[in-house]
Amino acid sequence: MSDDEADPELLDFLRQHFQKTDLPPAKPETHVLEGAEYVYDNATDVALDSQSTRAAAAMIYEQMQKREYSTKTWSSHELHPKTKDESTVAFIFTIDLLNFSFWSEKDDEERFAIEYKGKRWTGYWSLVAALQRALDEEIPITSSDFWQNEEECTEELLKHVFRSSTEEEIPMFHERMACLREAGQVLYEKYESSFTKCIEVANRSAAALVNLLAEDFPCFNDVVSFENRKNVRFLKRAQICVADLWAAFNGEGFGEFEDIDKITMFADYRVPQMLNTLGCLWYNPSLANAIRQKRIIESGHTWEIQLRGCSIWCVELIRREILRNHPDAKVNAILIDFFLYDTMKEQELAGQEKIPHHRTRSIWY
Ligand SMILES: Nc1nc2c(c(CN[C@H]3C=C[C@H](O)[C@@H]3O)cn2[C@@H]2O[C@H](COP(=O)(O)O)[C@@H](O)[C@H]2O)c(=O)[nH]1
Repeated sequence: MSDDEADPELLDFLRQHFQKTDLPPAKPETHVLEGAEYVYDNATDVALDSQSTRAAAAMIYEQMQKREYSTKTWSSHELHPKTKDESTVAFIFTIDLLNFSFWSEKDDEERFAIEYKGKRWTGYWSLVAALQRALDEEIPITSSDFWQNEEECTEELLKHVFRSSTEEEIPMFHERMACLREAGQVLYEKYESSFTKCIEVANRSAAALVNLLAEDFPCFNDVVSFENRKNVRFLKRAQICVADLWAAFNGEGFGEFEDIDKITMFADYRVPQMLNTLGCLWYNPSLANAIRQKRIIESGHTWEIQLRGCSIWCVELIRREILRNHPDAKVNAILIDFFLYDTMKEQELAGQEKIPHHRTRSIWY
């Protein structure tokens, strides 16, 4: 039996108990999925409905087949970069440094919005539009050297980059500026001022790149305490950063990862909303009321952690159900997640949101 076929748990046991040096190096793991399963096993306010989850798996598979959903879908979005080069790597890193908390308490007319290419963009797309607009205006917004240069990259210039077409400014502006400064510093000190160096160091392992981001960049270290576990890792922006690279480069070049299927669903506020709308996620009445009434749920609150952990686990069950029925399906948690996010956004655009998403203000998602 080759080392690759050997039982990973047996290998771990041998490593721990016999310190044998000739064992193959341990493969990197993010431990996100086991944390999500722990939250699911101990959740008291959020539950999964197995019948709806099975039905969702069938619908998702059928729709993904019909729409030919693949990594190529990522670049097909109007605002996403199309070139397969370092500028796209830098663009993706910048997006996923800032990819959090776009929701507003104002109505659709008054909420933060970016005008770009004759359209009005909100939510995640407002961030992408703001970055594209800045690059069109010759502002090097995706350069880590620029983020570090406090003479050039002033608060005033960043306010200009994220200027809104309404009275409301981008949520958490100062937290976003701090993320850029911090990331610029870490890249300068440890990675030759380039995210492509991080990708090189991860040596084609998605899990290693996720762990590198969580360990070296504090603003990516999305970890919570729940019940008896101190270190439940959700790592949403670290994981979606790797997933965006993989999708943008169609699994080649800077997007080539031999363990990409270790990436889980990204615990944000849209996909849980979609899973709840599909009947897969069930909330206890007080939590369901809080969400319907759009009440703020504090970051780190047990409801929020249960929502996020159970969503990750639910998408894992959907993935397993699809592969059980279609063993050759080219489906992983990333593509299922992207599909659910895009579907939720289509419903929002069509004014068909049945149940609101939860409201937590945080830099983690
Ligand atoms: N789980 C998950 N969360 C995602 C995305 C995306 C966008 N990904 C693009 C890339 C490929 C896909 O096809 C999408 O086109 C943003 N978000 C998160 O949602 C929230 C923004 O929501 P709203 O304010 O309504 O736009 C915020 O937490 C943001 O971090 C995703 O894909 N999955």
